[in-house]
Amino acid sequence: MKLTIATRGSKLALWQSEWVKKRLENLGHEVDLKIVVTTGDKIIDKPLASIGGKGLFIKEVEEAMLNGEAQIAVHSLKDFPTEYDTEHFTLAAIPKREAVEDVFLSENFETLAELPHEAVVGTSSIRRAMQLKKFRPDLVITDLRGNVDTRINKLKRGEYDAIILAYAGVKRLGIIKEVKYFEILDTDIMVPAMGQGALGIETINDPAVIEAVKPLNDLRTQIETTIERDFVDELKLGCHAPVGVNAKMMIDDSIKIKAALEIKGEVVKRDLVVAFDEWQNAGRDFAREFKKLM
Ligand SMILES: NCc1[nH]cc(CCC(=O)O)c1CC(=O)O
Repeated sequence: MKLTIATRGSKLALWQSEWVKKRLENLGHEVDLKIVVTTGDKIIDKPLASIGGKGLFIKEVEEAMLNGEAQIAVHSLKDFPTEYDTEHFTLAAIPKREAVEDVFLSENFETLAELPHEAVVGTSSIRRAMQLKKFRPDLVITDLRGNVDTRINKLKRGEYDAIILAYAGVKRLGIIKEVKYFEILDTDIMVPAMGQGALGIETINDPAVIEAVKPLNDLRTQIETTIERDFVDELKLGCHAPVGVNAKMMIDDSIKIKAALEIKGEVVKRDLVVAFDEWQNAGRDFAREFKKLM
């Protein structure tokens, strides 16, 4: 069928939408992209958390779908709110996850542990800042906004001793080679954001469109990210809260869940292993354990 994907114009968003376009074309569909500018793209001088509001990168994209200009939107799943307009839209497919970890990037220092005292580290994420402070209380953590390529340019201009980004985005854009040193941060040190590394394919509530994108779904990724999204949703802290959560299906089919969040000024980090057949309640049950500490 004929399909149009509404997409933001950033390099990463375009890469992701092109990736989905190709896969839909391989399934025999005819696919166009429609570029949409979002509020999140327009406001680039303020920390995201200060602008607040849900789905800063979502609203205009959904409007394009409501107007009939597109039927599909491709999101970084971690930017897609747990609560969305289900009357008009469906999160119809979650393709296989790319690297889930965060990555340390630096022009001068090989690893996070080797950064000198009071080194300046750029990150726009309070989740990363919270965990960095715990690991290295001596570091000077400063805000870093902009698209992935903008952030890399700021690092290269020497504005920071190091920056932390999602490994998936850097990998997708093939820009890891532009930076001298990189270190993939173990998820025990830096618990990723819900849905990190995965895409979310949102469609209008049209059964034919939903059917068209369904083959792109990866069941394992869907289960892992659903646990992560349930965890965050149950906490009711909003999508910019400092919460790290990661679920991983293990070789024996058990699921290992890690989470980190700030409670009463302390970073609380816990692990949980659940049997596969308990996955549907796992995220919410785990969140309730943290709620007891709040
Ligand atoms: N918040 C912005 C954002 N949304 C998705 C990614 C990267 C790709 C991903 O996690 O899927 C990024 C950049 C970053 O955090 O470094």
